[in-house]
Amino acid sequence: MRIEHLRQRLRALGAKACHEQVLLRSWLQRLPLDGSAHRSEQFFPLALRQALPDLALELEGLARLRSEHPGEDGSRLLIGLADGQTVESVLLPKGGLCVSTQVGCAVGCVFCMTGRDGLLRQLGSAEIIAQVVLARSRRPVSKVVFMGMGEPAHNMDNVLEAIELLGTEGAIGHKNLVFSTVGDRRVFERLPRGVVKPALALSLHTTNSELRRRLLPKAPPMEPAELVDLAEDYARHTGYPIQYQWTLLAGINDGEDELEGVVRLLTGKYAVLNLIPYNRIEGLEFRRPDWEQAAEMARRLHRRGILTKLRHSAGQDVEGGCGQLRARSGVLRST
Ligand SMILES: C[S@@+](CC[C@H](N)C(=O)[O-])C[C@H]1O[C@@H](n2cnc3c(N)ncnc32)[C@H](O)[C@@H]1O
Ligand code: SF4
Repeated sequence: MRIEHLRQRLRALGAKACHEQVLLRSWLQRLPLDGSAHRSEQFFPLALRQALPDLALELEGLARLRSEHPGEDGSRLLIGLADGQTVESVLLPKGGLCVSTQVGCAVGCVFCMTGRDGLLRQLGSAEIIAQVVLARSRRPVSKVVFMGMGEPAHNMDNVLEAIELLGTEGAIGHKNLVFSTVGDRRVFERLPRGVVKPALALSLHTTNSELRRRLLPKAPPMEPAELVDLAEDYARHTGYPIQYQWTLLAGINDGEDELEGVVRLLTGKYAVLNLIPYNRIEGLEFRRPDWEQAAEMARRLHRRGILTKLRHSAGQDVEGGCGQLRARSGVLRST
């Protein structure tokens, strides 16, 4: 379901802009849907009041908790969608939530579980919002990162619709909405035009074009230098730094050549580099680098003037990156 279609249904039931706003805000903030928290119970037109119980059930059914897998650095949720598909969300520390934007992914990064079976379907903007509403039933959410299953750039209309609603009725600060992408020209065209401009995380992983094509086989064929130039324009436009994501694969993108490449590309840029040691995936040959070696790479980059952070991957101790819960639940194999 898309938010725009939900709005059209509300209008067909006699809702005016103020009714739409109150209803959507109530849904996002888990208040009674009839708007009684803000206004009198008679506030909505009669047809809308009568339709509310069914609508409430439908919204509840968009994202239901199938299972929860707590870990030290986050709690991973397996979410059932209305058609029986599943996606994952992760409750992160300090009010953060990682949401999925697609069932599967067409980019096929060779180290990512989500990309292994291609794209199964897009999530509607209402299904993206429903992950936030579900998470808010468990604890407050003040930051949403679009780093779960899927490539947001391949589902732009739904992701941007969700971002706009979260940044308005959802009461989330715009720089606390983080659009994570492998990079795509459409991202750089559309994000600056939005009413709500999210922060940008760019999954770079390497400064070597040829290696990037092998690691991210179906990402748009853009040179790392071009991606960095476009991202830098967006950082200057919004006033928030770009978060470069670098999944560290031992012996592949953690060498001297990459260190020099990062210094060449990111010196003077308004950016943070997040080094994230690879989360092991069964059946893949990649190795997670030793923590101390990764920390040394971060320190050396720091000394060369690159703001670098070494991050624990969310969900590491609940068995790895996004897509693994879903795969284990068997749904992926049976569809
Ligand atoms: C799952 S992707 C979703 C957002 C978007 N498709 C992207 O690639 O930025 C979010 C981040 O997870 C990282 N990731 C995927 N598989 C991983 C793994 N096995 N270990 C560590 N990070 C991984 C990706 O590199 C990416 O930076
Ligand atoms: S890392 Fe992101 S783009 Fe690559 S396959 Fe996974 S979800 Fe898709």
